[in-house]
Amino acid sequence: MTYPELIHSHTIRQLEQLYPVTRDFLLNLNLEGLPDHLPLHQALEHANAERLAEFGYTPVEVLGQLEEFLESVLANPSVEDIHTLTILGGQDKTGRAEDIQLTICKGEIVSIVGPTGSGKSRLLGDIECVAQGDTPTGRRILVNGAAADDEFRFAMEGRLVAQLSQNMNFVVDLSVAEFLTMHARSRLCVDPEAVVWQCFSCANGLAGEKFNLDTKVTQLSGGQSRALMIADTAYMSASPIVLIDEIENAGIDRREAVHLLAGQDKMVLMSTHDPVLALSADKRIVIRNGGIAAILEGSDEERESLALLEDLDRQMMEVRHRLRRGERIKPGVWKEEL
Ligand SMILES: Nc1ncnc2c1ncn2[C@@H]1O[C@H](COP(=O)(O)OP(=O)(O)OP(=O)(O)O)[C@@H](O)[C@H]1O
Repeated sequence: MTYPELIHSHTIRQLEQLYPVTRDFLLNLNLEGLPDHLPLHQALEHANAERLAEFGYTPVEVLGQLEEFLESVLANPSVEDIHTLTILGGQDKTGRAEDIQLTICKGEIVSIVGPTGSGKSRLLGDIECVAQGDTPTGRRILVNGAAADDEFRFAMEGRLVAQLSQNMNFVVDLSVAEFLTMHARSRLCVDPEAVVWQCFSCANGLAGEKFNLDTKVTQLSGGQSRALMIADTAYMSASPIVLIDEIENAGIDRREAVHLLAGQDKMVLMSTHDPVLALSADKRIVIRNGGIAAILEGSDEERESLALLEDLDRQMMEVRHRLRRGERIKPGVWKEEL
């Protein structure tokens, strides 16, 4: 579909969802508040002619300007300009077509569930490489609503996506402070000292056992390493997309970790077997036999179940802490004290 066709066939609301920069464009022309359930050409009939005249444009010229604007912005997006990710269906392992289109916006959390070997990691892999029908699933990933050509994929390499996985080991022999400072400097943070402290405190809040700024990163436990990388990704990485492959056994407060990332305006996609994580997402992708079988939105009923499961989860955590401290467990006692 060309840009003129797209602008003609979508309402302003749909366009703003696909390309949030549309809103900036309309604001710049003093055209906020147009009826957004209409396509722009119809909405412009309701626009105040004086407002349009202020900029010396006719409605036809406004449409032309928007076409040019979208074309130029979408041709050269920097990571800061990336607002949406769209998954276009391919096929499952038997070749059956996936009839889906899912757009994910900044700040959204999407969980990916399905049996072992069903294709959850494959979907994360498709997003990581911005698949264009060239992976076993045949899926296509759009960035800001547009297909990514090789030039874009090359330009974005290593910047579009931050990956967090179960096995993260450090190989450099630096202290936590040195490691974070190096990252803060290389990412040109305005106040490196403050960001280092923010990451360090946040990571310590997420990890069970505390560590110090002068602890060597190679001495951190698996859970502490993941906590440090989650804080680092949240506060220092410019990547708008975070892909998480199963952090359930990470020994960290995983729900808080995921919400921390989404709160920093990231799009978070996580493959998980953990019911609490799966249910706490805004949307849930169900994978079966290599294909996306359903996309579910959270409901009030599910949120009620989530509250119960979180309560059970807290009880499990409390028992875990007590076992780690070498205590004996008596029936029900931990529950009352929570
Ligand atoms: N649509 C597809 N077409 C062809 N192969 C696929 C498709 N989806 C997944 N696969 C392949 O199936 C295998 C298992 O997929 P994957 O590792 O993603 O499963 P998973 O759900 O992450 O499993 P686990 O829960 O055990 O981590 C991989 O080799 C993957 O490339």
